Amino acid sequence: MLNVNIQSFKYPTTEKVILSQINFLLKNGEHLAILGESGCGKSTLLHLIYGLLNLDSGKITYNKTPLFGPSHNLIPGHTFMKLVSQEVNLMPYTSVEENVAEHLSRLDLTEDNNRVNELLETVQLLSYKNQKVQDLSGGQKQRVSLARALAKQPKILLLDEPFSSIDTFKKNALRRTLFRYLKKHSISCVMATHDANEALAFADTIALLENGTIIKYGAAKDVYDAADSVYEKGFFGEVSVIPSGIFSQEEQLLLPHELTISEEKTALKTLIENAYFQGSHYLVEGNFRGKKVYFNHPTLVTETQVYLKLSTHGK
Ligand SMILES: Nc1ncnc2c1ncn2[C@@H]1O[C@H](COP(=O)(O)OP(=O)(O)OP(=O)(O)O)[C@@H](O)[C@H]1O
Repeated sequence: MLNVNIQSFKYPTTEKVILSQINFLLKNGEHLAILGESGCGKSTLLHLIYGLLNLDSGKITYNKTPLFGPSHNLIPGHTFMKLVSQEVNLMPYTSVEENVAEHLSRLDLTEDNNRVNELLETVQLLSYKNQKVQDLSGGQKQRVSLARALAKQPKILLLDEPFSSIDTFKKNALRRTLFRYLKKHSISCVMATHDANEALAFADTIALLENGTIIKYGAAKDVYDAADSVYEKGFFGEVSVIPSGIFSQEEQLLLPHELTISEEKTALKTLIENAYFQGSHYLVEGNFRGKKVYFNHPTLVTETQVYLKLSTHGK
């Protein structure tokens, strides 16, 4: 069990508090997504957990043993934990297989070969086994980094947006096989991301970060349901701010699937400004009293103005 308790953290070179009141427990095999906008402190948090930075105020423990930063450890980092970030650190002139096998025991070559195959299958690079790393694309190198990290059999995997250079098609398949592998081997995972779909689909728990502090924490679905500000809801789609007195006595923050065109007149008479094709539907941008309103529609909206109502299947 990883126990993170960060009261406050500043980089030594600045006075700005980067993280404050970050408290959570990570159970064995649990996957936590740290979801937040750029610059909110996600990487800093992973670097503190991994022991690359010193924590002055607070404590991080693993199975009750305190984890220290570089001022206590000659070589920063912890053996039971691996950090995979956007920066890849590979041996470019050797094969994909060599890069992964470097971290295996080398006692039983058949066993090692099976393990390399399993890991390369997990990151979907089996057909590139004999290729030199320098000839791979950026996304493929990221996947070799992941396989290398897994080869060391970590108890905890820290992922710092490691899917950033991987195209959507491969990313989805890769994330499914990777997170299945992590569950199968009871490897805990903390993943920093600004992609809410990634967090919702693959994390058990989400910590929503704003300006270095946790503003929502809980099971992925509970965090989604509890999002109640433009910042929080904005991770899950375009937000329409519907003034009080339209559908409710209070102001409402709605996502595009929560609004739909009404055959009858409603208080939400909206001018149509733009429509963005999304494949399965259009995201329509409208204007209500000078403010943007967004809703989903199955076909292109040809009217210049429509009435909107709450979608019955939206909630
Ligand atoms: N070495 C450093 N010294 C001083 N300030 C730093 C240092 N590294 C990061 N920061 C600052 O700490 C804040 C948090 O940065 P961090 O990289 O943790 O954010 P992030 O959420 O991971 O961002 P991104 O999603 O863009 O990677 C930023 O304001 C950044 O400028």
